[in-house]
Amino acid sequence: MTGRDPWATPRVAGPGGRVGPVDASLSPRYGGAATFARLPRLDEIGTADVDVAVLGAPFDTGVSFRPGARFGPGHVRESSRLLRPFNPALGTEPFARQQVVDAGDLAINPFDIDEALADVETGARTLLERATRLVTLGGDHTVALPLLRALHAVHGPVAVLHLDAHLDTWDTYFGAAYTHGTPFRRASEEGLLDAEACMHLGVRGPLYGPADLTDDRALGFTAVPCTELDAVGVPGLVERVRARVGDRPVYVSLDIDVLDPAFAPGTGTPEAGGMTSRELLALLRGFAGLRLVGVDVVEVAPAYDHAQVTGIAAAHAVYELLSAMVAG
Ligand SMILES: N=C(N)NCCCC(=O)O
Ligand SMILES: [Zn+2]
Ligand SMILES: [Zn+2]
Repeated sequence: MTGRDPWATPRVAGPGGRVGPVDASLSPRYGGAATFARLPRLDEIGTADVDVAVLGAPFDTGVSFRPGARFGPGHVRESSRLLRPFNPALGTEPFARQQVVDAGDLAINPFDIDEALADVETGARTLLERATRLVTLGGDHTVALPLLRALHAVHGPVAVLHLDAHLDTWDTYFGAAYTHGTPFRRASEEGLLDAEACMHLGVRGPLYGPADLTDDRALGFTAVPCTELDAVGVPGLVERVRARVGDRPVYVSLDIDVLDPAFAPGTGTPEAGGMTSRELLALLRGFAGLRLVGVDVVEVAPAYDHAQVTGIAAAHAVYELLSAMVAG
C-alpha cells in the first residue's frame, strides 16, 4: 500500500494563504469536476479576498446564425485542464500572484432576452461585491452589454478592447435591439464606454454596407482590421493599443471568432482570414501593465469544435489575460 489517499485533492499553495489549482502531480488532471484550470470554487476559500472570479454565462439566445455557445463555459473549463501554474512567456504565476476562483455559472433565462440581460447584470454586480475583477466565459456576445453595465457602476466609462471578426455595433436584427451583433452600440448609447479609447482588433469579412464602418466610428471605435495585421505586426498592434487606452480602465471583450476558423472552428459565425492562436496570445500578453478591470471570452460553441481546438485556444486566452493582470 502506498499510504497515499486517492481521494485527496491537494492544491498548489500560493503566498499569503492563496489557494491554487489542484496539484496535478498528486491528482491526475483528467479526473475530478472541471473548474477553470482546476482552481478552487468560490465557496472553497471562505471569506478570503478574491482578486479574480471566473464565471460562466451560458446563454446563446441572442445569436444570428449557429447556436450552441450556451455550452461554451463548460467546454472551456474542460479544455483548461492542462494549464499549469507558471507562465514562462510573461515570467509570472497567475494563480499564485492573485487569488483566482471559479464562481460557477449564472442561471440565465434562455427564453427572454430582457430578463437574461438583467440576470447577467445582477449576477455580475453581486459578484463584484466579492471579487475585484471578473473573467466571464460566454455564452454569446450579447452578454457583454450587461457585464459593461455592471462594471460601469464601479469604474464609470471604460475603454473597450474588442477582439472580434465582427464590429458588433449593429443596431437591430428583425427589430430586436439586444443581440450578439449589437452589444457595443447599445453600450455606447448608454454611456458605458470611453468614446476616445475603444478599439476593434481583428475585424474582417463582408459587411452589410459601408455605413457599418461610418456608424461604427461615430460610436467612438477605431478599428485595426485583420487585413492590416501582417503590415502592422503584433508588436505594432500592441503599441497602438497602449497609445490609445493609456492608463484608462480597460475592458477586454474577446470573441473567439477573432481567430481564423482553422484555430477556432467551434464558434457560431466563423469568418475566413483570421488570426492564428499564436498571434492572439502574443497580443494578449501585450496587455500586461494595462489597467484591466474585466474580461470576457465569448462565442465558443463546442458543437462545432473538434479535439477541443477552440476550447483550448479560449482557455489559453484566459490564462494569458490572467497573467497580464499580474505580470511585471
Ligand atoms: N459573433 C458575433 N458576436 N457577432 C456576429 C454578428 C454576425 C452578423 O451580424 O452577421
Ligand atoms: Zn464575432
Ligand atoms: Zn462578437
